[in-house]
Amino acid sequence: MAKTIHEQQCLEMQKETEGVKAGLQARLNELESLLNDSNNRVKELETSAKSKCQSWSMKVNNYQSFMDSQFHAMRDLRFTSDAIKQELLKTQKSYFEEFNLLEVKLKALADAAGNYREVLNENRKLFNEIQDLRGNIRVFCRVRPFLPGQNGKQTIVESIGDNGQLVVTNPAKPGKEGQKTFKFNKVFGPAATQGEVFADIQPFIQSVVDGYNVCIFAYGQTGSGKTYTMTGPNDATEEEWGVNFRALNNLFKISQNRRSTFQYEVGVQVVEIYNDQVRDLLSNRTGPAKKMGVTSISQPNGLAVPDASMHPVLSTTDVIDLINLGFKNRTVSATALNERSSRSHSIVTVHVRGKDLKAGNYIYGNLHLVDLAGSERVDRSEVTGDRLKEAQHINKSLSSLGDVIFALAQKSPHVPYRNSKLTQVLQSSLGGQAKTLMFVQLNPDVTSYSESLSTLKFAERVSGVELGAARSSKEGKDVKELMEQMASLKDTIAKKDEEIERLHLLKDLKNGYPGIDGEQPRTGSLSDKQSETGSTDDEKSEITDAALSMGTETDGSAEYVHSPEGVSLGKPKVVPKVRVLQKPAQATPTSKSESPRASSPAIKKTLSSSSNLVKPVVRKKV
Ligand SMILES: Nc1ncnc2c1ncn2[C@@H]1O[C@H](COP(=O)(O)OP(=O)(O)OP(=O)(O)O)[C@@H](O)[C@H]1O
Repeated sequence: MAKTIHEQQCLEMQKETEGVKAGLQARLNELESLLNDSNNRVKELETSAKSKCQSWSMKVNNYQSFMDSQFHAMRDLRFTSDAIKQELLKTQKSYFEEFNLLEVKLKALADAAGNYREVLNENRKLFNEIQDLRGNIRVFCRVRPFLPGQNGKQTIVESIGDNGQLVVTNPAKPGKEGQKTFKFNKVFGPAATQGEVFADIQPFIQSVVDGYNVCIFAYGQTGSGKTYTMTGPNDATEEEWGVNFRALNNLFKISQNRRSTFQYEVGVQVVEIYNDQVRDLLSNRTGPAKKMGVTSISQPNGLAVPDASMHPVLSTTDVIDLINLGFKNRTVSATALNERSSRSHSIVTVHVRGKDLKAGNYIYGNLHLVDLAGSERVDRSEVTGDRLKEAQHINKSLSSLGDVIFALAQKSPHVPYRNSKLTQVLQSSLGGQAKTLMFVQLNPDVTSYSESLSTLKFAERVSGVELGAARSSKEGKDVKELMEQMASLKDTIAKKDEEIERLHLLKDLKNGYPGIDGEQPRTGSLSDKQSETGSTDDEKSEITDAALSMGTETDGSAEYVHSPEGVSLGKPKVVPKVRVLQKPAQATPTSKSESPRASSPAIKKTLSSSSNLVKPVVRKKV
């Protein structure tokens, strides 16, 4: 029993042992596989550590070589920097040496520049003196650019030289054969700015302040840029200002600079001449424009159009306002009269009176800025009525301007200022006492070639004219007083003259002489004959003045002859319209024109009307 129990126990123990043994064997197997895994992992780690180690050592090598190269570079840089430092020191030294040398040279150069400026000023002064002595009219030509929308147009301008040379080509004759060369004082191309143009005329403005009379006028066909040059475009910016605004701006600047020595007063008149009638563009009057008389000016401060309103101006803004007002008045008329602007002459006259604060002298200067009517010759067969009248007036006034200029050129004893209102108004600024500048405006379009050519020919003739030395109107107190006395005496004489003429006229009318009622005249009195020829009072006074003062009448409507009795009677003769030049003074030694008093037109007029020594015979115009 015990044995069985023992055997059972042994069997159980054996079973248990076998179970433990199997468990241990499983555990052993497990541990073996773990060991294997670990071994594998160790191997892997060893491999990766090896490769990492290799890469790190490679990197270390790279860094090492990089460090080495940087070190070398640094060493090189240090060498270079040392070399540069050395070089810099060397350069600095030589720079200082050269700087000192330059200072010495610069000083010498500054001295030379001072001398050069002096020489330049001297040259300019001499040039001006020569110009003043020659007094010739200066002519500037300005070619306007093609207007927007006129791209691709063909130009007649072949070349513009710096020396004032202009070559134009006849579009009908291409090549050298069709080229014509003109020479002016200066030619401004289409790209010239308003500022560049004014820079060349600034000395003229200086002259006005110095007591000279100056006339600047723009001549050219309609649309050639006269208004642009003289005034600028509508609503012009300061950059686009034309000669008018720039001139006055400059004038104010000069007077401001001189305020310690001179006190200046500036007044402006703006008039328009349309159909040979002068109209005040700054008048406050409403209604029909008043017809303005023009006086021949003999005193320095005399006004050519005394009835036109005079506006004192203190600044450029005043001037802009006035000129704009004038243009507005002109524009109002333009609408009514169908673009009248291009058919009337507009004249801005600037009167300058400067008082020398030390000496008490006065200086008077006038500046006429004239925008002439378009110069194109209208074919008379194509226009009628008002247009024909306008064209005739423009042609007459422009040809009168030409006549005056050429009479001055030929030093003719008589200059026909009185042939048109234009030349009468400009009288004080055309001639020996004045400086004159003409802008010839050119339209570059080939379609305007023939007009442009005649404009250029006229301008070329004008540019050759020498007017004689211009004179300043500086005067002492005594001279000024005498001039004023003389002016008032002349005024009195002129008034008396008018009275006498009026009385003559009245007497003639009373005697039943015609003119107004259209009857034929029976005797040869001046008033009769003018009534007959349809002359107005104005024309009468012009004829009498011009003929008696200078002994010349260029109008052809009246001729003055002398009989031994001093009176020429006889019927009006019908003769072709010719220019008649007769000098009463030469015709008879007893002529009143020999009297010293007769040098004044007004005095002569008095003599003629009171003594009847010289009487006109009127020829009918054909
Ligand atoms: N130098 C210029 N630069 C730019 N535009 C210009 C220039 N000259 C003229 N013009 C332009 O050409 C046109 C005609 O010019 P403008 O009216 O001055 O001619 P004009 O000769 O005065 O004509 P009119 O006889 O009809 O008064 C205008 O539109 C003007 O702005």
